[in-house]
Amino acid sequence: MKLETKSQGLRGTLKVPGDKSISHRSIMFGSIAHGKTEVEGILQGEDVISTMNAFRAMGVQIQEHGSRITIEGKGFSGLKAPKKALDMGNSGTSTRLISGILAGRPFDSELFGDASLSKRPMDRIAKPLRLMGAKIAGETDRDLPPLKISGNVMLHEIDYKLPVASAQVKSALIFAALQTDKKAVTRLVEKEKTRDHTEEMLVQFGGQIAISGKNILIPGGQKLQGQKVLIPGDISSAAFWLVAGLVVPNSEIELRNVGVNVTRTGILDVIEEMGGQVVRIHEDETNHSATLVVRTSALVGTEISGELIPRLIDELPIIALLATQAAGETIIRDAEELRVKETDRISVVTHLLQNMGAEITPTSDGMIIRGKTPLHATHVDACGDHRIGMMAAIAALLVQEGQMSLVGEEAIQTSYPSFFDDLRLLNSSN
Ligand SMILES: O=C(O)C1=C[C@@H](OP(=O)(O)O)[C@@H](O)[C@H](O)C1
Ligand SMILES: C=C(OP(=O)(O)O)C(=O)O
Repeated sequence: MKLETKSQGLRGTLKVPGDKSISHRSIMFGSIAHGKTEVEGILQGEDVISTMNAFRAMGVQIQEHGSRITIEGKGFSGLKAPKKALDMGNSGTSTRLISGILAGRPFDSELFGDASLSKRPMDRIAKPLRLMGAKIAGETDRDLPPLKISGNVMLHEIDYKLPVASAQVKSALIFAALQTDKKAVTRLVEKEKTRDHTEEMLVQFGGQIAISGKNILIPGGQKLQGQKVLIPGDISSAAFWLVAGLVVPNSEIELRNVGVNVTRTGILDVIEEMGGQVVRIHEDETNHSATLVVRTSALVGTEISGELIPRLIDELPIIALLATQAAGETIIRDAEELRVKETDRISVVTHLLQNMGAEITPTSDGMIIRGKTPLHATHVDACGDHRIGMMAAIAALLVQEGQMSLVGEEAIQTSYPSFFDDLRLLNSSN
């Protein structure tokens, strides 16, 4: 497809789609709890549909009315053996979290996905789940999908220090821990604090969990109760408009109902550090959401590393673009996890931006970006990665000459199906 270039400014108000991480978890908790769960604001993207279809295949009744869904949960024991292998599409989150649920069920199951998912390492969940007694087999020593999970095991507690900072691994182990014996207590220690939506939702569904810094204790044998869940907009989707609003001249964008859970707001800290203007208004403390207003700003480079990384991990491709427009150098470190996302995002982001004329160098665990570079038109392949496709479309807005084009834009359906409609809306109001 042809991408819009030479933007004269992005202006207007948007509500980005529901948070992907919270959407997955609302279906999972709704399915393993007892009674009805009503979810409002769910993301209608392909990744979430993969999760929904998996639970339907296990006999859970899920009714959809647009962005509202209802789930009839019958507890862990209400899940039935799926008749065929479960298709997880492109979704790492679905695969890893559902594995934690399936590991403790009495039936056999199999999970598979697309070409990108088939390269994502599952040993990070398979190893600790095996320590809990689970029987899981993947391909090669990295346990790549398809994953075969055998039923009829009794899971037991572990005391486990996570070797990677990963909310997906933590969440898979929490779901497994819930299925251990009543007297068992699983202890997890995070490498860095990661998004805490699973912990928050467990408490919302009447479960027990004790959290102290990076230490988490989960008692076994828990029974959860269905709830009403209100999902805020996804800050990882809002990130594309935050960056576009900062770097496209003459822009002012209002983003309503964006989730601002502190484990997810690393991008706001980085923008502030770089001198960008983003104002939070109408903060709703109970729902962890706010309206964000962004305006075109003069930016300076910064360093992004350490505990900040898990708080903005999915935003790094679009932050790399932001850095190309800032004065001075931006250094991203400790982000080696980017290499095992939908693509190797260090390699794909640096190639894409280098092809557009940016001064960006990959490192083993990040990127070094020298800013204030004009960007040229090029032909881009999203390589099956939604965040790469969306970053390319925002980069195109800065191109002043020539035609920018994108193939593989269908990947964007995984997290933001209305992305190009929203882009047209903001870009046409000048
Ligand atoms: O738990 C989640 O919902 C997610 C956790 C992160 O992955 P990791 O846990 O692998 O870092 C993130 O990249 C992914 O998009 C969603
Ligand atoms: C990494 C991502 O998702 P997942 O791991 O669920 O495929 C993402 O959405 O950027």
